[in-house]
Amino acid sequence: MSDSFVEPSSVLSVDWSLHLAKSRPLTASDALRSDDAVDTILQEHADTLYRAFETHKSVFFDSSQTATELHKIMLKLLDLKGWTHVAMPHTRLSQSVRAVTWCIEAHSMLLAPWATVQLKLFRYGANEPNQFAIFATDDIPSGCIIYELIGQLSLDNVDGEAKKKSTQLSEMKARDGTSRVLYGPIRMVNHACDANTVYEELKPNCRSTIVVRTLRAIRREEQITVGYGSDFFDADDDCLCSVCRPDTQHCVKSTNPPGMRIVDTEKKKEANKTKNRRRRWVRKQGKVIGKGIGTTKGVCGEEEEGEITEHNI
Ligand SMILES: C[S@@+](CC[C@H](N)C(=O)[O-])C[C@H]1O[C@@H](n2cnc3c(N)ncnc32)[C@H](O)[C@@H]1O
Repeated sequence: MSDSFVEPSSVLSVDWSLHLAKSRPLTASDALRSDDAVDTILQEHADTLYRAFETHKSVFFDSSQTATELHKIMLKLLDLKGWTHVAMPHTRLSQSVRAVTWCIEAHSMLLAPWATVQLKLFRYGANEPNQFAIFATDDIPSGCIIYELIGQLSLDNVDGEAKKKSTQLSEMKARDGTSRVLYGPIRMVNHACDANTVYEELKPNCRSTIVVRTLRAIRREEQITVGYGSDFFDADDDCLCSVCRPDTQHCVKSTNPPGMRIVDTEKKKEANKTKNRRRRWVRKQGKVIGKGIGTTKGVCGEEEEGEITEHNI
């Protein structure tokens, strides 16, 4: 574990995930639709994620007015210096647009260059299909929350039709035993029988918002995994994790996060500077607020809202 570790995710994402956590959960069909839209874009346009959104927006959005709103968001997200959360006037947006907007914001956090974790293309074996997986970009100590891996549970039960249309498993058992859709970057985390993280609700009053907490120290480049529970992988033959299939050679296909391959060296330098500035800032804050970093304490509390922004770093 590196001595200098600060939880980079807490810089940007305490504020950002707070905003996301407070957003009202969406319906299952809207959530599935938006997540599938994000998946399609991630798959097909890995190198230019945000420009791809721009190109494809008409497919997902019903009115030109909404498309214009989205355009503005995408422009903001494209500007590396503007990777703060985008406060959308949610009340003016339709449910489905709100769903996609939520996903864009959440994935932006995951794809930001300074994120603690990274989205990669992955295969369980040479003959297995490509899929997504999440990997650590830095050593992460035990007991840390990874805010980038945020997700929400839909408001309602999964509709059979909606579920059939969904490309990926993203169903979770709710407390009342019904199943609902889990959407957002957290659903890119694969299952393992020796999982290194666990699902965690941000706080009781943000019950539908889930992140993951590390169960042990995680090394840089290690895959982040979570235990899905016996509803999904009760038989060993379903599970391709390294415990169930120790001889299978996993392939990590891409070393750069889709959508954030910065080829422009000036931009890359600028991104690194921002990342370092954020780290220094967090370290400084760490001395002042101490244990606040890496705990859920106050995450949903009003007192912390809006304290961390791009502009006051
Ligand atoms: C919530 S998604 C996880 C992200 C997924 N890899 C993707 O590309 O979207 C769950 C799906 O990932 C795959 N998966 C996750 N963990 C797995 C495991 N241990 N063994 C086999 N497949 C797994 C299965 O296809 C499962 O339906």
